[in-house]
Amino acid sequence: MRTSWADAVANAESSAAAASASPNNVAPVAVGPSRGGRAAYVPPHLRNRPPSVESPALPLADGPSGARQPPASGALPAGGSRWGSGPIRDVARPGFGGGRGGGGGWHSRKEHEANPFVNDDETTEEVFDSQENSGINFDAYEDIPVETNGDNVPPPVNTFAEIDLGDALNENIRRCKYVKPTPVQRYAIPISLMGRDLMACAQTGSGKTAAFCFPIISGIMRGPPAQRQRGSRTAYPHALILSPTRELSIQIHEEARKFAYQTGVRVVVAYGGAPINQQLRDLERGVDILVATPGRLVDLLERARVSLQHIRYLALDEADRMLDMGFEPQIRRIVEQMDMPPCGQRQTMLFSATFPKEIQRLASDFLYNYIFLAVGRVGSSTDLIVQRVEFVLDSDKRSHLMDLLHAQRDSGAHGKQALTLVFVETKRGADSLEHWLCTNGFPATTIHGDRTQQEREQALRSFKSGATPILVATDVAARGLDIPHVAHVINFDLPNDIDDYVHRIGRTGRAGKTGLATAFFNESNSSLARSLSELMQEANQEVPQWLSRFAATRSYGGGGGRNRRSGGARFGGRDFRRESFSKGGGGDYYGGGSGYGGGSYGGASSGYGGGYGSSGVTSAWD
Ligand SMILES: Nc1ncnc2c1ncn2[C@@H]1O[C@H](COP(=O)(O)OP(=O)(O)OP(=O)(O)O)[C@@H](O)[C@H]1O
Repeated sequence: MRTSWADAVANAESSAAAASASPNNVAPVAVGPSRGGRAAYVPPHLRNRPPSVESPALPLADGPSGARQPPASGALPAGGSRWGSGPIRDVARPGFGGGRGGGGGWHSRKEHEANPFVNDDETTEEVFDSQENSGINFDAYEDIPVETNGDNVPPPVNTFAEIDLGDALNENIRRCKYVKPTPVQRYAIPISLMGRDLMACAQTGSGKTAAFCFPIISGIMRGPPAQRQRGSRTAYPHALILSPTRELSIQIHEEARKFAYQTGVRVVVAYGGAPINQQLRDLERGVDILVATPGRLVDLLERARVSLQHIRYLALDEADRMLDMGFEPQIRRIVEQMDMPPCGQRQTMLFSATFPKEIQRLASDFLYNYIFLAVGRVGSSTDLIVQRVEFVLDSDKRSHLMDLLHAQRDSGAHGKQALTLVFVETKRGADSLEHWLCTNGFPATTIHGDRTQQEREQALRSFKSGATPILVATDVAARGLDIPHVAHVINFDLPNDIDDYVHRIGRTGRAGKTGLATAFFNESNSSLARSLSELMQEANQEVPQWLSRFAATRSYGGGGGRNRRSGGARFGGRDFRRESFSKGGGGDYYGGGSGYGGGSYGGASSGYGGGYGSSGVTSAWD
């Protein structure tokens, strides 16, 4: 285990913070009467009202809207949640739950739930005041094209007030300074609240996390009684959110805890590389929403410390990555071979900024009569990111990087280095570049798979705080990470796959803000030339003539990368069902034919229950 001097500096600063900032460091909560020293489980529905009869998860039948509904459960609540049994209880105010029914919930007294909005040394209001989101540029999203496809798509909302999310959740939205929903939230939240399965494709940094967290939290708050196996050490979460990297799981957990603050809904995270015992203790205290990486979850399932029997909501963030070759077997095992209710008896939500069509097809195995949502014209989110590509030989990359960093430092406020994320292809390459930068006076740190989890988390903290303003990373940092103020993403080594490029540059230009992305290109990247140049054109970026020449001489996929099967990975990719069903495949956005051949999909074994027809299609592009 090696640490750079930059890490050593950061170490000193953050070792104290590390303890308090740990996602697992949740203040102990009173959870009702305990037996044998262990807190007794109080399910969410009992946390805020007197106990009622417990019942198992209900089998679901098709409803008229395409959403499954509990049989004979009566009318849908406002918002139409499949499992809803009435309006959401107001649990936001002080004193909720406490002492009622002798239980009171995971967070039965307000002061026992650590405030996820507040750092130890800040007051709540100070933190609210320093939040980033007031500066979001919603105008950047105004004319964004949106496509929805599927049966009975509910209309989008324009404000959070239009949705019955409940007072507690609304208060947290206010605390987050989310003034109005982003486009993906406008569409995805009503769809999910209606109980529909969803495949959503929306740009990097456009608020997908809240788009799946809000309906889950709200659904659990209004949900029916859950079963508890008395005396069991097994945790029975109601919702599972899977993500491909540990850091992303940590981040989603932090976000979800904010959204769920004082709702009585408890969120726990489990990821590899961190001591499992702490995670087991967290799980024993009770869990409604489990955020996890697949590997650690499988471990917990094998130890029978988690059961998926009660899962009502399954969300896959970065879903295309989760169903890519690397993860697919693990995901299938978790979703199809353990004890999770099958497709159709749970609600499944898949989110990503990219969704290649072959992955869409795989994903449809996990979905029931789903709605496809694409927010953003092909490449549109990158309008916010100025993309530059420079021809740089491998031997010149370091000096070129140095020039960029010098220029950036000279133009920065008070000569400060703006946060810069440098992507390289290999772990060794990351270490070596970090060392070289540090010895040349540029404080840098690294994040990659060979570092310990502690080192990875510390590197990220040090980068975020600005103590180490340059982070050299492999693709482990390419997806999902929401780091405010990343001014520049440099692709020192370009990836082989255009999707990875899209996610990497998406670490800047988030939440309506602008950003800069520079790529070093040379002969070894020629297989990417065509898809890169097309992506840049679509995003109204200036494409260098030399790159266009490269592109003209190359066809997709020349280098073994995925560039570009059927052209479906870019923003706002069309629902693959449209192309599969369309006569002659004439509807392809990308010029080429569908990768699947017309009509071959209809009899597949997926949960897609038919009902597809052109009547269900609405598109700003049509
Ligand atoms: N309605 C909103 N108003 C203001 N800010 C918001 C809103 N929704 C989300 N944000 C902020 O936007 C940022 C990006 O959100 P998020 O990380 O969920 O993006 P994402 O779409 O998941 O990105 P990626 O594709 O990179 O994973 C976050 O800082 C989040 O707090």
